[in-house]
Amino acid sequence: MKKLIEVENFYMNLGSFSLKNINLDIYENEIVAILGKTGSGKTVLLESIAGFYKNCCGSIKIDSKKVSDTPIENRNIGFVYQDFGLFPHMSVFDNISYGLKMQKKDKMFIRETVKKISETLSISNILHQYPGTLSGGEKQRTALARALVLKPKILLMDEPFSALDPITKEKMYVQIKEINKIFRCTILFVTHDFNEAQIMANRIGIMINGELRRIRKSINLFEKYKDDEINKFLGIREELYSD
Ligand SMILES: Nc1ncnc2c1ncn2[C@@H]1O[C@H](COP(=O)(O)OP(=O)(O)OP(=O)(O)O)[C@@H](O)[C@H]1O
Repeated sequence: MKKLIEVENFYMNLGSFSLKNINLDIYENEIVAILGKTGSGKTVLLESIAGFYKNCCGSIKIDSKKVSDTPIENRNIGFVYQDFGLFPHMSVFDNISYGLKMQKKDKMFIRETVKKISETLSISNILHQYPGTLSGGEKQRTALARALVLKPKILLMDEPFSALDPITKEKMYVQIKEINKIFRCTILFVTHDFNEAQIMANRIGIMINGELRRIRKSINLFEKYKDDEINKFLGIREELYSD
């Protein structure tokens, strides 16, 4: 399997918080989840991979190329924010087509591309609406369409399901897995939900205080760790790990 994202000895300082010695390899077409307490640095890790910060050291490679000097827009990454980050003054169509317009694609190409992606994500009927009038699930599918329309190799998602009701969540789990296959898109996402991480991800990383302490296959998530902080975080009972 080919490594698509390689993070090596990566440090990033934000003053009172820092990411410390992050090492993470993500393989092509994988889905990887990051779990961790609030404030442990999950979002900052995603943002670092996306290229939001300059004050870092260590190495991040995408497709075997170092990206420290590659601007966000050239990293081939789509980012879906926790609150979806839609432009409120733009229709769903304009939100989705925004990146293509920035790339100066012609109108016909934009129309066709938006049409196709909206059909895939079942939002063809809301293209004229504005974000303020959408349900949570529609907002999320619009945010996904806006990211996917640029055909990113990598999709980073920050707590993508947290604003959705349980039924919509289940539907979106299926849809994201389909996106992973149809678009051959490698996915790294952050969640607080252990069950969701296990349902969605091939592997799960655990962040504690700015460190990515372990990354494991999802099926092995609840097997005891040598790291007591992880055992506590996952609720693995003490008698199982106090050896
Ligand atoms: N731009 C910034 N400047 C300074 N500190 C920041 C910045 N962004 C995040 N932080 C701090 O970094 C720490 C980690 O934040 P981050 O958002 O990555 O946590 P998280 O694990 O995603 O938390 P949550 O689960 O609550 O979303 C926090 O203490 C936060 O205040």
